[in-house]
Amino acid sequence: MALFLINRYLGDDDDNDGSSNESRSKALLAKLQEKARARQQQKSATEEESKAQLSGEEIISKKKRKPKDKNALGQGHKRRKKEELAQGLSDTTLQFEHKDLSAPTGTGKNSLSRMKKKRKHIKTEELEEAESSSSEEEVEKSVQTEKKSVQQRVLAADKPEESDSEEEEEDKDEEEERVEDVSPEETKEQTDQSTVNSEKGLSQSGFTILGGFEKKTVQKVQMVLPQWLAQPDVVQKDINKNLVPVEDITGICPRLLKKLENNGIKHFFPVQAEVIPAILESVCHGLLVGRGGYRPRDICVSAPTGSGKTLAFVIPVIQALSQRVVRKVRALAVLPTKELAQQVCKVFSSYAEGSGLKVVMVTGQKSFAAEQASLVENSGGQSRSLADIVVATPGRLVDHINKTADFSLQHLRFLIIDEADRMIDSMHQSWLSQVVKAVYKSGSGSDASIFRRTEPGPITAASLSQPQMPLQKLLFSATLTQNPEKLQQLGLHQPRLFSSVHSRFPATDSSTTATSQPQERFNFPQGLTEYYVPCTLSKKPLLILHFLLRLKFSPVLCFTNSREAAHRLFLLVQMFGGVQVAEFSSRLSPNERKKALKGFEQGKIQMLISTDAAARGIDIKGVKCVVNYDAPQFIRTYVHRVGRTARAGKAGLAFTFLLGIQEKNFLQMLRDAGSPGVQKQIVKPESLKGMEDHYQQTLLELENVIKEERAKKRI
Ligand SMILES: Nc1ncnc2c1ncn2[C@@H]1O[C@H](COP(=O)(O)OP(=O)(O)OP(=O)(O)O)[C@@H](O)[C@H]1O
Repeated sequence: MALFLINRYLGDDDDNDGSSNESRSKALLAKLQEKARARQQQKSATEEESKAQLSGEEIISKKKRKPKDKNALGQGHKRRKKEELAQGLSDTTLQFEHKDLSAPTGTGKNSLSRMKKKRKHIKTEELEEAESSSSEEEVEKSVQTEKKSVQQRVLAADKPEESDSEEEEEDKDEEEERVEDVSPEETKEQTDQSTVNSEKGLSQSGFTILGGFEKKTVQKVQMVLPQWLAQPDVVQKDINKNLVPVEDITGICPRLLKKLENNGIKHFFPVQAEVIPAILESVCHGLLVGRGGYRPRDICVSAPTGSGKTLAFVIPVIQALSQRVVRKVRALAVLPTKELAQQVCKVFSSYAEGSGLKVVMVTGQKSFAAEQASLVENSGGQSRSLADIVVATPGRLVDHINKTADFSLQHLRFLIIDEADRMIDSMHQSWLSQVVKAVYKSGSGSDASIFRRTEPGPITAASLSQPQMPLQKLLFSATLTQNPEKLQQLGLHQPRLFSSVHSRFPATDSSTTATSQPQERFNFPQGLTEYYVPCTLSKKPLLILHFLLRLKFSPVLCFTNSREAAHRLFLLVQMFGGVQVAEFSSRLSPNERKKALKGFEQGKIQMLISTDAAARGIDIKGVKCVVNYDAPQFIRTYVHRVGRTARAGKAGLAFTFLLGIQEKNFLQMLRDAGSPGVQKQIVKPESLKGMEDHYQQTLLELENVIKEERAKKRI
């Protein structure tokens, strides 16, 4: 095509004038050369202009190429022209290709072929120019070279992957060269710009780059505690150093003060000094509204075992209810076991004495009918409550809610959940939802309109128009969970936490991952000293006998992991002789258990062997030593078991018998939970030697007794 054009041009001239073809062609060539020079100048002027608009990369790219042009200037005129032309071509081609490369990867086949066509068109035009500005031969050579190069480039454009890598290589080389040319400030500017672009997902050509997600660093989600859990009201751990004189706490009536004095209480323990005023404050304007006229906040208390949590709710609840006129159930304490309910009921009854308030216990210790009779009275078709305060276990409570006619919780003001973490675990029984349902049940008769209670929702003018009795929840435990997800099940209202420990969340603990549960830490009584005793399975019974008979530890509360193990150990110690021993587990009837506890408390029994039935809350005065004959599996169990000693600011010892296989994990569990430190106590084998023969003899007898017991059971 190019050759044809030149021939045609020359042919035209042939027709016009045949005299001097050579001179004419020379003239024409000169003319063309002139034209080409003019175009070249025009081109460089345009380049200068476009330089200012081009991106930094393109400017530098051109800068790099300039020295090549300068070198070329030293050579012959025709050659220079060819190179200039070739340079012009290659510049255009490079620019074009650069644009192509920065195009989105997903442009598709159509756009690619369109690009190819366009590129061919541009190249052909430029080739025509080049051909017309040179002698036939030279032009032909140059044209062939350029055609080849154009073909190569067009082919390269057809193979995107290959071209990518080649271009990348080229770009890399160019990049390296460019860096030398560019000042540090420019480099920084370019880097910053490209960083910003890449962050925005933009290429330098302004296209959005899709994909590349794998390069993005995934941000770890840090667990954050709600403020009320993260910043609790601090309860001092050391009881003896933080006693508060009873008279320093205002709002307690003289009758209660007298009662406290009679019970030998002159000072409040730290938890009592914090929590009693907080509950009293919520009733300072009467039972209907809290401070400032708002619904009172729920209260959560996490304080060590034996720190006096029971009085922390008994005193303010009795104080708050002592002004009531009509007897209705206004306080309900829910506890996980009969023994605990009995213990709390005893404290309530003691401080309610002389106040006119009636405390009723429903735990299943009495018959259902007897409990019904103690809760409500029905005379002349009118029913009336016989209880102001009800102390209950969850199962029996739900039975009364469902089966005892006229047992009403519609006036309930305080819901006390003791051993709250354990009670949350028993939520599958849905006792709480049943209580809440009973509280907001619409009443009948005159009560219905005056004391109508609706479940709290958003505050509106209508909801504020009729004051209604608020329900305030009071939660207590030595191992209260600070896991918001668990606490959420209790539906707490703007809760306030009193605690002496904080949960560690994984964000601050390198040993755990962000997805794991928070590492909970617990309170240990100040006066407690913890030991572990390495032992073997066969030597365990001898060890406990050594503690009782040789070391003279007494009274000892000994824990096993099952009622069978408790019974077997009880039989063994009893048969070995030398100490008074009793067992405490669900094997026994409530009365038998009561008798065992009483005997232990009175000092008639030196060792009480128990399952975890006596691990929580039981307050037995004078327990000097707790022995974990079987190591507990869970840290909460350990905290409650060892908490049966070192109560009320007194000193106490806790020993845990550990098999070799248990040592590592157990000690780690204690460290994680914030135990102040557990010491190793080694009992030398020779210390046990003197008891071994008698022990072997007792073992044989024991097997016979157990066989007999099994036979009796079968009968
Ligand atoms: N202010 C006080 N002064 C003297 N003794 C007190 C005082 N308050 C409580 N006590 C006694 O401290 C002992 C432990 O109290 P309490 O049973 O209430 O502890 P707790 O914190 O509920 O323990 P746990 O978590 O094991 O249930 C009880 O014997 C109680 O009589």
